Amino acid sequence: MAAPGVVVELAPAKVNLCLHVTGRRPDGYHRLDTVVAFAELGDTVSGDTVSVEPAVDGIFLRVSSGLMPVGKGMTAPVVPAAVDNLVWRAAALWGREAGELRAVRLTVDKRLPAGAGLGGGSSDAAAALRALSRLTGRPLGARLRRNTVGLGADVPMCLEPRPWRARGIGERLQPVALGRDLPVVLVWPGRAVATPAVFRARSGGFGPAVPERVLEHLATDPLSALAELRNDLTGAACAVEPAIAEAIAAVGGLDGCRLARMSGSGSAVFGLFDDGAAATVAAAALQDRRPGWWVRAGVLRAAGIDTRLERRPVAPLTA
Ligand SMILES: C[C@@](CO)(OP(=O)(O)O)[C@H](O)COP(=O)(O)OP(=O)(O)OC[C@H]1O[C@@H](n2ccc(N)nc2=O)[C@H](O)[C@@H]1O
Ligand SMILES: Nc1ncnc2c1ncn2[C@@H]1O[C@H](COP(=O)(O)OP(=O)(O)O)[C@@H](O)[C@H]1O
Repeated sequence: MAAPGVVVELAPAKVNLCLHVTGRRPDGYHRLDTVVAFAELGDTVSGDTVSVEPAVDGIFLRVSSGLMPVGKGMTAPVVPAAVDNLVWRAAALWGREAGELRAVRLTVDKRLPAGAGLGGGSSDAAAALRALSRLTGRPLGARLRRNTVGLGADVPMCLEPRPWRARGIGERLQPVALGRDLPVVLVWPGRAVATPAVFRARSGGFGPAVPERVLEHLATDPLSALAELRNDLTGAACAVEPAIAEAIAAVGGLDGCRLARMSGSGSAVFGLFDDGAAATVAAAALQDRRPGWWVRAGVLRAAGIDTRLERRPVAPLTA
């Protein structure tokens, strides 16, 4: 093990800038073509360990949801506290693939709404793996990276939070050049939707992939390029949860908003702005009008996110 200490990783919010449903695999999973970017806000996952003997074998997981929005009328899935938590499952995967874990304590602070299409659980799992890699001094091997798709389709892209085009069910990753940072307002209308329900509610055929011409255009004029793309799950998600349509209309009507769209399978919606100050003002105005919604201003980083939040010494773990 590396020197004892604590590492804190940001688990940034994932935003599907577009999501095209292009087909269906024999196992029922839908083939997607999506461009994602990550916002500089999210959950945090901290990990600590000790090298002093005797160490305690095993994984300790603590989930704090104190920062997650829970308000009157909101519906959000319960974030599992133990073995069903994606952080736990990520640590178990690490144990199988990269070696035994001794006295590792992982703490998740939820700040992102769960089941919102912002990939919080996937981002937490990826952050846990980065934390374990830093704590143990062992790199994330290629096989481990590949196998993270078994935790969730979005986990591979969350390992390195930067703009990606993802195909297949999310595992075929290709870096994308986003011309500049994009100020964003993220809005969750207080109602979660379950991903399987949205795919089930989808009707109609499949759409075309993201044209190469538009991908190239993202590097020069991302907002105009994105206007040519779509989220094919929007209609189905709005049928399951009408509050999403309300949120898209509200975000689209904010001063300075250039594009409003749903992320992933919903229910979160994002608005893109030219200007960070306008995004902050618009977010505050919307939060005032809709106190029951979760509204945040942030930035989608073209260069990706530096997820290392801090590193400081910590007292040894006791049994
Ligand atoms: C839709 C996306 C887009 O980024 O994100 P979210 O909205 O969840 O953040 C992802 O593909 C979410 O992938 P993943 O996290 O693995 O989805 P899960 O919730 O495990 O999937 C639940 C169910 O949804 C359906 N499903 C999911 C993904 C996919 N490409 N095709 C599907 O048909 C399947 O019925 C699956 O059993
Ligand atoms: N660490 C975690 N954070 C959030 N949800 C989790 C976590 N671990 C497991 N889950 C489960 O994963 C599901 C999807 O959560 P999340 O990733 O936040 O949503 P989405 O897939 O819509 O982006 C939730 O129903 C929740 O019960």
